[in-house]
Amino acid sequence: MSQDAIEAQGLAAGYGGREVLQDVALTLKAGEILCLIGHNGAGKSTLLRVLFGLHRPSAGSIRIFGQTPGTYTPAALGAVGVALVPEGRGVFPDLTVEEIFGLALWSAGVAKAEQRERIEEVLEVLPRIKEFRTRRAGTLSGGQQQMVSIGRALLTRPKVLLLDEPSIGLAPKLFQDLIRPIAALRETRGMSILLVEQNVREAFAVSDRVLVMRSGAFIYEGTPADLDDHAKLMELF
Ligand SMILES: Nc1ncnc2c1ncn2[C@@H]1O[C@H](COP(=O)(O)OP(=O)(O)OP(=O)(O)O)[C@@H](O)[C@H]1O
Repeated sequence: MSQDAIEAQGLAAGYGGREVLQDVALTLKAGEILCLIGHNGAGKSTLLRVLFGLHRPSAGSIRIFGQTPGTYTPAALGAVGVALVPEGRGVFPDLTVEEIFGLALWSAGVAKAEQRERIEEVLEVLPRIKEFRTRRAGTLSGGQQQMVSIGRALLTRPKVLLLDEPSIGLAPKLFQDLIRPIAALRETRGMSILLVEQNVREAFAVSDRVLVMRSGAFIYEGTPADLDDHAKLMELF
C-alpha cells in the first residue's frame, strides 16, 4: 500500500466543457514540501480544488495515504487529515479571530474540552495571533488575515496542507515569517505540504521539490537548486 500523502493519476478537469487540467499525475510524498509554480491561469488553483474535493475531475484517480475516500468531498478529506487554505484568505470579516477559530472547531466536530488545547497548539506555531485574537478579522492587515486563515486550517491537525498562494499581498519578509514556522511542521509533525506560490525565492527556500505547470500540465520537475539558474526558471515560467 502506498504511503504517499497524495497520489493522483490521469486527472482532467475543466469548467463548462473547457478543459483546464490534462492528464495530470502528482505525488506528494509523506513529509514532503512540494512547491507548484506556473503562470496565472495555468490551473494551479483548479488542481488544489480538485485535490480537496471542491471541483469534480472529469477523469483520473486520487489516493490519500494509499486510500480513496468513499465520498470525495471536503468533509471526507478533512476527516482523513487534508486541509486547504484557499487563495484570498476567506476569513469572515465581522467575526473575531477567536470566533473564527471556534466556528472551525465546531464544524470539525472537536469536543469543547479539547478546543483550548487545539487553539494553544496553533498559537505555539503562530504566536503573533495572540496579539489580535480578540479583534474582528476585517480590521486585520493582510498578513494577519493570512495567519488566521492558516491557523484555522491547523486547528484540525492536518497531515496534508494545501496552501494556495499564501504570499499574495504580503511583503517578502512577512511571508518569510509566516511560511517558515508552517514549513517547520514537516519536521515536528511530519506534515506534508503542497504549496502553490509565485514568491519563488521564499517558497523555494522551504521546499524539497518543485513542479512547474503550464496550460494545465506539468512541464518540469526538479529541486529548488536545479532552478537556481534564473534564466532557466524564466524560460519555464
Ligand atoms: N470557476 C471558474 N469558472 C470558469 N473558469 C474558471 C473558473 N476558475 C478558474 N477558471 C479558469 O481556469 C483556468 C485555470 O485557472 P486557475 O485559477 O486554476 O489557475 P491558476 O494557475 O491558479 O492561476 P492564478 O495564479 O491566477 O490563480 C483559467 O483560465 C481560469 O480563467
